[in-house]
Amino acid sequence: MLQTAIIAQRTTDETPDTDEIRGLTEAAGARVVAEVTQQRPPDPGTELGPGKVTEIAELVEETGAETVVVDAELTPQQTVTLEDTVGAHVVDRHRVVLEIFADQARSRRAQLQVELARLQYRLPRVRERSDEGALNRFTESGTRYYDLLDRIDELENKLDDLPSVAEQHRAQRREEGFDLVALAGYTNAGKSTLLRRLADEMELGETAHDDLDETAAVEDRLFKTLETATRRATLSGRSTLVTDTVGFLDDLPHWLVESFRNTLSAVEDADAVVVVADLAQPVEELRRKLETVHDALGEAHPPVVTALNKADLVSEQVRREKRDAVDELAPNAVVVSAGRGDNLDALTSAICEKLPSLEHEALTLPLSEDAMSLLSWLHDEAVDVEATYDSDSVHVDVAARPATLEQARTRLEGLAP
Ligand SMILES: Nc1nc2c(ncn2[C@@H]2O[C@H](COP(=O)(O)OP(=O)(O)OP(=O)(O)O)[C@@H](O)[C@H]2O)c(=O)[nH]1
Ligand SMILES: [Mg+2]
Repeated sequence: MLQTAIIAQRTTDETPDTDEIRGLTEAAGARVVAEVTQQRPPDPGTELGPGKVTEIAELVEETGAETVVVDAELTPQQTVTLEDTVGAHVVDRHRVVLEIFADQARSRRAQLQVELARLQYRLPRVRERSDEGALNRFTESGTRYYDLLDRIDELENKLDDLPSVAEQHRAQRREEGFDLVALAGYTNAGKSTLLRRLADEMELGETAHDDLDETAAVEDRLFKTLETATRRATLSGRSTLVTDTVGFLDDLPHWLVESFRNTLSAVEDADAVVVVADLAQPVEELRRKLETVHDALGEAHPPVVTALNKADLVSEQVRREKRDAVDELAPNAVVVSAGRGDNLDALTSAICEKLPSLEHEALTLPLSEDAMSLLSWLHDEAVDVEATYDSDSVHVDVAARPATLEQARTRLEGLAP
């Protein structure tokens, strides 16, 4: 962990804003004892200007801080130079994020992913310090650099071999007739809070499935959710599975995002994606974050519903203004408060509109025992079933997902005449 830290930030144009890097540093378990900011172009040697570096060295001396967190991506060389000058451990933004991930990873898969990400972070830094000649001489093993490469290889293979339990469950549940919904958005937007609101009560025994998470932990801390968590939810009568995903953050290194494949595949596999955004942030930020999330969804993404969350924090007028301001990006966004449970009905209907449309069919069943068991199966699986009985048959009007109807037809054909 990072213990006590001094935060340093340099910006070129805009006014420095340390809220986010402070939040990250604290989420990584450090106590922030001082912060310095400066507005100037980057210094190639140390990122921050020489005067600032001296100031930080004095602050380290004064406060006894163990770590200096620089809100930038530092080259390995810059890190070494800075550490020599300020007399403390120097970490950059990416390293802080890695610390948080390492701290939060619970499952075997997440732990392997974090370890892989850490090694990938270290690789260029180790290379920087290694003697070029040595690298050329020992192309097989025996140097730290090549040991690292080997270990990275090994981890990648392990991850490939480790089947994703969550992915398997998703495939199976889709066959069972569930619609899949994924929640996506920046960290701290309120995704886990929303999931808890939408989710059905857990049934006894359901926790036995290790991808069904009873808690979906909510905390005012960046990167609370590091793994996907799935819950059942009945949205306007439709049985769905809603998956909570890892939150976005600006300037996350690409390889780190890639390593959280569960999040990406949960979104790709979904029938609809709910993009959750924090309405209480400035409109420019709201717009930029929505753009980033949409970019990340890629071209062929499932239909999107935007939930503008934390409505309780702003006035009615601000809600309307912000909703209008993002209308082009996020048409028909639904303003909600997941915290208070406001306007969730409107959100659920909006989600249902995006789900694959239901098919209607009229079936005639004989009055046999097998047919009654098919009817009871339909009551469970279909969204709407209406049965009328006459003397020798049952007429059933069914509204269901196409896949469910397909199964019903097959079962009906198999019934003894
Ligand atoms: N005022 C207010 N706070 C909310 C609302 N919804 C969520 N929050 C708070 O926002 C913080 C973040 O909520 P989470 O649900 O953990 O956010 P998340 O999107 O899951 O965050 P990550 O897991 O880090 O990606 C918590 O402190 C919540 O209590 C809301 O509607 N109103
Ligand atoms: Mg969360």
